[in-house]
Amino acid sequence: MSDSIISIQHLAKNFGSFQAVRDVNIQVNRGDVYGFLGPNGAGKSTTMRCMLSLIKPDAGDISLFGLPLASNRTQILRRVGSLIEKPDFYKFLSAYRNLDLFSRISGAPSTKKEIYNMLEFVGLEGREKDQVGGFSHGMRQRLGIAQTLLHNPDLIVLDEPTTGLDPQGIIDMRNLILRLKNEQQKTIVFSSHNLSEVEIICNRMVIIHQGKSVVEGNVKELLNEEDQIIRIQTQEDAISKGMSIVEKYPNAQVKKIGSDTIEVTLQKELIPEVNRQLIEAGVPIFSIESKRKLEDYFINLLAS
Ligand SMILES: Nc1ncnc2c1ncn2[C@@H]1O[C@H](COP(=O)(O)OP(=O)(O)OP(=O)(O)O)[C@@H](O)[C@H]1O
Repeated sequence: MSDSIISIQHLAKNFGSFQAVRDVNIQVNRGDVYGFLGPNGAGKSTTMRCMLSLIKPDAGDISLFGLPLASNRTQILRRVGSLIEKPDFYKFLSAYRNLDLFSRISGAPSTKKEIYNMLEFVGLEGREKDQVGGFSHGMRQRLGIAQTLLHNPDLIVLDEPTTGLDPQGIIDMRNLILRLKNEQQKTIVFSSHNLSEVEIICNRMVIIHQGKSVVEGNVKELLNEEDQIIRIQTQEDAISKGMSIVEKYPNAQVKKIGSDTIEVTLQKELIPEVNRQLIEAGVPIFSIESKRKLEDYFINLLAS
């Protein structure tokens, strides 16, 4: 069986004369928790819609489970569960009845036990008979995930599942995504604006910006680059001395970014040594903060 779950090459999608997606390239493998990261309007949802065959791309190749999407749509979509819009439920029906109805309409009725198990899995045990109208946004999102799981898909696609949730709701959703991977061996793709969220739960990611995938790969490798950016805050009158010490290190780049702060790019393993030298030379250090290149890169993207 192929380990490639999603392969997208040179995807493009226009809305009229507007190019929403220009060149997106993605590789998702079995068991990945894969993050689509990007600012508003970057093209994340459009990419997801193309990959779920909700809209037709103008160019590019999309394969899911090793099969071209265009010629295997029905077979592929049977293996996918997605939450793209805000989930819509009958407010006056219970959580159980909503899922029961949905499973009947979709032509593969689930048993009562299966639905109860699903509700328990998403943390809604004890609320099975309650009307959905009284549920919080987080509970509805989790009910939406239960709905996507009813037909036991291999791949789950979630568009911004934590947006609008309170801090506890965000933690619950992140834990649920991790349990889907660890306990149910699902492959999960979700979109987010938040780098630290992607860092916490994803093993692979893509940054999409202005319709293009600009960085793609293993999250740990992308974040742990050899060169690090650190910010050192010292005393105003010690800045020049501090800069001249750091500048002597091979390939170090140093710039002053405030009256008492310098920003240094240098090899990760040299950071403790630089720290020691500065202190020995009498340069007081008020704070030393490590910044990752990817974080900087992403913040700059958001600012542009
Ligand atoms: N049906 C449509 N018609 C016209 N323009 C659209 C349509 N759908 C999306 N767009 C535009 O395409 C661009 C990409 O939108 P998309 O929803 O894919 O971005 P996104 O990265 O998911 O953003 P967000 O994080 O805000 O959801 C945006 O400028 C959006 O306004």
